[in-house]
Amino acid sequence: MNYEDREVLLRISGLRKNFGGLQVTNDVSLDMRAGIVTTLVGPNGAGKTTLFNLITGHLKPTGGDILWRGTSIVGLPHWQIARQGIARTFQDLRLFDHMTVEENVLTVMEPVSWLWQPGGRVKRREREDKVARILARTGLSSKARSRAIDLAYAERKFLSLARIMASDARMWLLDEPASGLDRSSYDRFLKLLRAEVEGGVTVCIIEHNLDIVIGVSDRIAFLDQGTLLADDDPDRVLKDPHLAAIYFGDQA
Ligand SMILES: Nc1ncnc2c1ncn2[C@@H]1O[C@H](COP(=O)(O)OP(=O)(O)OP(=O)(O)O)[C@@H](O)[C@H]1O
Repeated sequence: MNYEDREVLLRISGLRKNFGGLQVTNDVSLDMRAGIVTTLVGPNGAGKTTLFNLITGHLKPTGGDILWRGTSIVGLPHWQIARQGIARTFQDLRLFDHMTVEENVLTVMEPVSWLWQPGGRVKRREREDKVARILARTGLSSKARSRAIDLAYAERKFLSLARIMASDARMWLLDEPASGLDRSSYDRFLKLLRAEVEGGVTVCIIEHNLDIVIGVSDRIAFLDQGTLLADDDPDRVLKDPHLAAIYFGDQA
């Protein structure tokens, strides 16, 4: 299907955020379409995390709008935005370190959970079956009873993915989900992500590593100093010498 023919799930329109005199989101307009993996790239301090925080309701915009399936979500508390189907992971993962892997995933499905979805009040047995399926898909079955704190780095990353899978959210915002993964874990991550996207999930990823950007992106949104400089095919964005200078200037 053509990019333009896909449903716009999330529409960011003229979005602005100031911290005092500092404008960190500068009139950003960006559509995220169903079944597309959009990668947010840009130098440090470009405003990528701020954009995630604005979408999820952890920050309130200074101006502009964010529409989820046609309806504004600006001003809603973050838990209500999550319930509507927008879930996120964090760079620092934010797992329950002293709970088991299984419990970490189960808590997402508790009715009181901030990621609880309408219709998710399923019986404990069904929930446990669902957790088992998710752990199998993320390669964590043998670690179900291990505490999160005792997992290896890659396993912790997969646990954070398992938690977002359990939320049944339609849109995933992932903060550097593949950074630091070894080659085989990275390949497994990519396969899992693609299967989820095939299954109807829409994804936005913050990523610094260019190899990962190339590997995962259907679309790249390039931010610099709060301004969206490009939102296009990966090929076109990556071949733009002006953007390359900004990107690599930052890495130097
Ligand atoms: N709560 C805050 N108060 C004041 N300034 C902030 C706050 N949060 C972020 N900033 C500033 O906003 C700008 C954008 O930060 P942000 O974390 O969104 O960038 P980023 O693109 O995610 O960077 P990185 O790639 O380093 O994580 C930075 O200049 C940062 O210092």
